[in-house]
Formats: sequence, structure tokens, C-alpha cells
Amino acid sequence: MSDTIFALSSGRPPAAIAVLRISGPAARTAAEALAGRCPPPRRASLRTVRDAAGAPLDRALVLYFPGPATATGEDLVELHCHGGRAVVAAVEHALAALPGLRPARPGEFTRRALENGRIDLAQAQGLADLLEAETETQRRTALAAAEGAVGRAVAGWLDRLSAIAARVEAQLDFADEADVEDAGGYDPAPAISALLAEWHATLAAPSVERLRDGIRVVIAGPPNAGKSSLFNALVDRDAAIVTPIAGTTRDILEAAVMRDGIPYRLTDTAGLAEATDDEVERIGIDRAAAAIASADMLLWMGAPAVAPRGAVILAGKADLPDTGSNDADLAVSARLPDTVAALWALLADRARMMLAIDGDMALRQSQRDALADAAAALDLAARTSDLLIVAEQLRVATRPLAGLLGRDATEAMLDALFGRFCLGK
Ligand SMILES: Nc1nc2c(c(=O)[nH]1)N(C=O)[C@@H](CNc1ccc(C(=O)N[C@@H](CCC(=O)O)C(=O)O)cc1)CN2
Repeated sequence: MSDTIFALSSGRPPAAIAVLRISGPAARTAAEALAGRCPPPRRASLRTVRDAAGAPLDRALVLYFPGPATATGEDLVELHCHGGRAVVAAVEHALAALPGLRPARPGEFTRRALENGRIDLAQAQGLADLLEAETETQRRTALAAAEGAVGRAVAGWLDRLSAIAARVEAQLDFADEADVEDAGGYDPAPAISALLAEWHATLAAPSVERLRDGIRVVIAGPPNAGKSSLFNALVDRDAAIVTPIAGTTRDILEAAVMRDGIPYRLTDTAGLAEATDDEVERIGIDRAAAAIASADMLLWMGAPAVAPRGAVILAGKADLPDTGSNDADLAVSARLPDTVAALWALLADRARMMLAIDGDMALRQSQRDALADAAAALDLAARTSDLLIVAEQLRVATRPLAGLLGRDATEAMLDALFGRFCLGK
């Protein structure tokens, strides 16, 4: 029989109210020991909470949720106490003295929910992300995952894979028996490409990590184009050193900026000189190239003819006459606030398109990797007419998807996940 665990599940005292949760087989007797008798299921009752000697500790709302239809899948009791430090300490002390009760580890309530089949792994991960959500997009996508959106999508995909596999197997058996080339004539290709299209659309949406860390906006171009001045104007402080000397910025500089509710990670890079004998400048240029490669949006402050594909072309130093800004998307100058505001508007437009998430589904990078593995297997199935290979690749595609639901989650993985949770969650 498992231990009964308890923890403060609300914020750090002092606070208005402190919610202590007790989960496990001894939860009900713990309520009786502290509050005289256990209240009727799912009803808030006002009770005096007492220690073992009968001394009153607090007057609190007590709730009893009989398992298994509870958040943890076990009997669950909640004590809604006054949120003073001494109140919480005294009630915790009284709980710890009861037989079979011990303090919960971080995330342990949620871990029990997972172990008792109340939630799947994708929901547990969604909860972890919900607790860390700082923006609306993060909250919406994490809540959708916590409510089971990711798990349902994956379960639906698994059903479709097994339906296709069943028909392919039947076809193979039939072909064996009848000894004909094209018996029955089931063609799995349309169902496979429909699945692949959905997976690629899902993979095109930003990851949970991207929503959290921000859209990577990289400023790049030749030396002395005004990149660092623009960077400073965008981050609204003198983060980068600016001089008229070409090659002033030698390393990359990064700053996180939240604007219009959108998280950005802005990067200023060293000027891309053609050739250089300076070792430090060369390393700076290599780092600039790496930043450009990982950019979600590239702001190119150089000749349009040599702009990387997809870049936003900016004509810098728009406050100076004749900067040749004809082919640029936008003329900007750190000295002209209107041009900086126009650039923010352009960034926000593109960012919203990037963050537009269909059905609120965002996957974590590890979930995306699993889906990409499944897609690679299905891609092989789509490219062959050999039904034996199709059957095998359908099986291969199933494994990483089943992993997303936690069917083969390891202890180490669960420890890492629940270690991120707060105490009492
Ligand atoms: N006071 C309090 N607030 C809380 C929680 C909690 O445990 N206590 N939660 C902690 O995570 C979240 C809500 N999660 C919950 C999840 C399931 C059930 C539950 O009892 N489910 C049953 C019955 C549902 C119903 O009444 O419709 C079920 O699913 O069968 C309750 C809360 C957020 N707010």
C-alpha cells in the first residue's frame, strides 16, 4: 500500500489562505484525526483543526474527495487554512505525526495521477509547462496539453496507424493464400499521406521551448551598417558598444525582449567582412554565421543582392541622406523612433504568423523529435509499393508515438520531469 502524502499546495506563506493537500489511503483518517470527522464527499465544511492533544490549531475549510475520481486517483483531503506561517507549520507538524503520513516530494501528486492513469505523460508535461507559463500563448498551449490535447492527437494517430496496418496485413495474408499479385486492392497510400500531412503541419508549429525562449531575431550584415545601434534601439538600452569604427562588435550579443505579449530573443552579430587576418574577428564572423543559420527572423542590413533568403532587408542609417534604401523592405535608424516602431510592427506581424497555432497544439522539442522519427518511418512507407515494407514501417512509426503517451517512460525521465514541479503539485 502506498504512503499517504501531504504538502502545502498553495503559495508561500504568509498568504490569505493556505491549501494543504493530503493524498493516499490514510487521507480520510487524517481528516478525522485533525477535524473530528470527515466531511461528506466533495462538500466544503468549516471545522476546527486540532493537534493530537486536542488543542485548536486553526478554523479551516475541509474537503474530502473519495478516490479514484480525484486529481491523484487516490482519496484526497484538502485543508483550506489561514495562510500564516505558524498556522501552516503547526498543521504540517500535526500531519507528520500521524501514522502512514509523510511530506510529499515535488510533483508527487501529479506523479501519482500519472501512475494511477488519471493523466498521460503528455498531460503531465503540459502541467509542468502550465506552471511555468508566462505568456498567453504559453498558457493556452500548455493548458491544451494538460487537458489532453496532445495525448488525444497522438492516440488518434496511433489508431489510424493500426487501422492501416490491419488492412495491409490482411492484404498480405490474402495475397499469400490466393497467390495473386494484386488481391483485394487496398492501397494504403492515401491514408498514409493524410497522416504525413498532419504530422508535417504539426511539426511546422513552434515548439514549447520556442514559445518560452522567444522568437530568435538576428541582426546581420556587413561591418559598420548600424546593426548595433539598431540592436540598442530595439532592446531600449545601451547593450552593445557603438562606434564609427568598422568591426566594433566582435562577439554575438543577445537580449530577451517581451513586446506586444510576444517573447523575442534578439541577437546582434559581428559584421560579415569578406576576409580577415584577425583571429578574434574571424571567430566572431563564424558565430555570426551560426546565429544566422538558427534565426527565425533575419534582419539583413546590407546589400539586397547578397541578402540570405527570407531575410527582412533593412536600409540602415535612414537619418543620413542618400543611404540607397530603394530595394529595402524598411529604412531604419536608431535615431528615428518612428522607423524603430515600424520595424517592431513588422516583427510582430511575422511573429504572430509564426506563433499562430492551430488548435493550440504545441509540442516540446522531445515530442517533436519523436514525431519526426515516426514521420521518417512513414515517409519510407509512402515511397514503396512493397506491402511488406509498408507493414514494417507502420510498426516502426508506432514506437516513438507510443512513447509520447508514456507507455515506456523510464524512472530517470519521470524524476527529471517531476523534479521541475513545485512542492505540493
Ligand atoms: N483546491 C484545489 N484546486 C485545484 C486543484 C486541486 O487539487 N485542489 N487542482 C489540482 O490539480 C487543479 C484542478 N484539478 C482537478 C482535477 C480533477 C479533479 C476531480 O475531482 N476529478 C474527478 C471529478 C470531476 C468532476 O467533479 O467533474 C474526475 O475527473 O472524475 C479535481 C481537480 C486546479 N485547482
